[in-house]
Amino acid sequence: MHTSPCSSQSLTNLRFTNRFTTQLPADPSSENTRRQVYRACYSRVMPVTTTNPQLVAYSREVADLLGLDQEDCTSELFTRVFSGNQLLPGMDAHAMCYGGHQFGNWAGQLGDGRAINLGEIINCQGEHWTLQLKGAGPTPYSRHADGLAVLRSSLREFLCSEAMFHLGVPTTRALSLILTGDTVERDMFYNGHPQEEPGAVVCRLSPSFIRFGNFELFTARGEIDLLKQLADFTIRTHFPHLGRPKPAVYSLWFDEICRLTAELMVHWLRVGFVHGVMNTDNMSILGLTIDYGPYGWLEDYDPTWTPNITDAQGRRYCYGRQPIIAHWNLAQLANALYPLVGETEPFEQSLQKFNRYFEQSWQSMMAGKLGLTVFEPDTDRPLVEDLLHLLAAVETDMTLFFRQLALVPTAMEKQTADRCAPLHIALYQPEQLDSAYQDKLSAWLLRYCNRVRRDGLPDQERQKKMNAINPLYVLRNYLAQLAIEQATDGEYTLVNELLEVLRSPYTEQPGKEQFAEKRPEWARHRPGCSMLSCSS
Ligand SMILES: Nc1ncnc2c1ncn2[C@@H]1O[C@H](COP(=O)(O)OP(=O)(O)OP(=O)(O)O)[C@@H](O)[C@H]1O
Repeated sequence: MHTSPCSSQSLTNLRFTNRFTTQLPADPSSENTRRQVYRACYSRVMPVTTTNPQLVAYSREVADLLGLDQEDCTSELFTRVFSGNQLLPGMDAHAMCYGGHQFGNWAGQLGDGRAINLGEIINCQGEHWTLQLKGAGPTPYSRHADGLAVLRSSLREFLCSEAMFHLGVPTTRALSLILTGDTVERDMFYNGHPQEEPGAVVCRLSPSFIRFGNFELFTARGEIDLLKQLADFTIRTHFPHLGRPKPAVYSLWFDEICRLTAELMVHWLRVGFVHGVMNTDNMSILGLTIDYGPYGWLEDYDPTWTPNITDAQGRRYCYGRQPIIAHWNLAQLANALYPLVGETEPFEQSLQKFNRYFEQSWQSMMAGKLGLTVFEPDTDRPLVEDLLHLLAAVETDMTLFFRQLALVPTAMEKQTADRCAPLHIALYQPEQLDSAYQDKLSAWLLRYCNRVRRDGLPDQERQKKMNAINPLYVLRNYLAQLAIEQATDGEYTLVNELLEVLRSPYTEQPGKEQFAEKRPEWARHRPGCSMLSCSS
């Protein structure tokens, strides 16, 4: 039975503060027609009514943030509210106005085309959380699309947000996954015909859903007064430690966004996450992972891999380029914030510092992954670079490799075979290894063991340290796909089992070994975001 730490709360007692809608300019029109909205940060909208909403799953940790217990979360009211069928007193439903650069090009006004913020609450710990429905119907920003979402993309978003949270990666959260009872038409490109699919809504939570694109749109339109209002609001509300907004503070703020974004990139590299669509409208101003669309997880280590099949040629958004793209996106944000500061130098400095923030954070992450107490750039940078070449040279499961590396005995008297043995399980085709590769791996392991001994951590302690940073369970692409296939048949066991396993991604869970296994052969040629799960 799941009880909540905020025992006095319940669904009807949620306290709404709604700072975004009470402090920023609204679109004066309440008409829900699709259009360009000028001189406003948001438009008030109503979610659509759905035929037969049914709860598929909810996250108890996110429910805790709201002070909701199991009884609340399994009530009819919960399902009605978080499918968009009923607003609670105090809610102020609205869609935010933002634009963005998509695949390197300015795309103009984009959203929120299918996200509706229900309102902002304050919980019993004094934390503010904005509640947002994704897929609850059209808004003025929906352009040509329907404002809806289907079960497969919603399930992927729900599971992955929570998996990322438990991995320690900054992220928006997901409270619930609810089937609407309606079908949604989607063009499935594998047979060229529109398909009817089950519709679903995810309720997401974040301290803020403001994106780089919110600022970009106002600057692009010359709405500098709005830009200033939104920037001042963001600093006052989410970066109060920086002080009262003024030019020097805007620069400090940008610098902090650079740092938060650099840290986020390091987390993604650490766990093998590939976002897949790092457009500036998908960059959170708080440095959170946002928009779990065509994301994927590295299976065999390949820095050029992208789960986004529309990007497969250019690989703009592949695993290894994520920090470069983040930097490019930050440069677009700098352009957008420039009118507030009036000089380019502070932005240029922060963009340069991004590289330093990234490098420092990457070094300490890599030291952690290897079980070293300090990163010594002169020796450890080549050590890591050589390792990454080795991992890419033959199909090697990144997640399993680092878990298994923790088991490598480092004592001097150990034989090469003893050192290599734990790693075989991480290789996709161990029988195809040639002797040149084996020699390189043995030589690398020897260097690694020497380095570990010099570092001084005994093997047991090193293993503990490594297992706290190298996950055992991640939402492997094929596992998400299996959960989708099951859920499409009305069976939710796997969704809930994955949710449970991914709560403790660093801890071995007896009986759950199958979730830690490398991708099975049948799933080899499926992209991370398979044809079934990609279009949303
Ligand atoms: N089915 C849809 N109906 C209306 N608008 C949509 C739809 N799908 C995407 N959009 C809008 O197009 C823009 C870009 O889409 P993208 O796929 O990056 O976002 P998303 O997954 O819908 O949303 P988010 O970024 O909020 O997670 C977003 O502003 C989004 O709201």
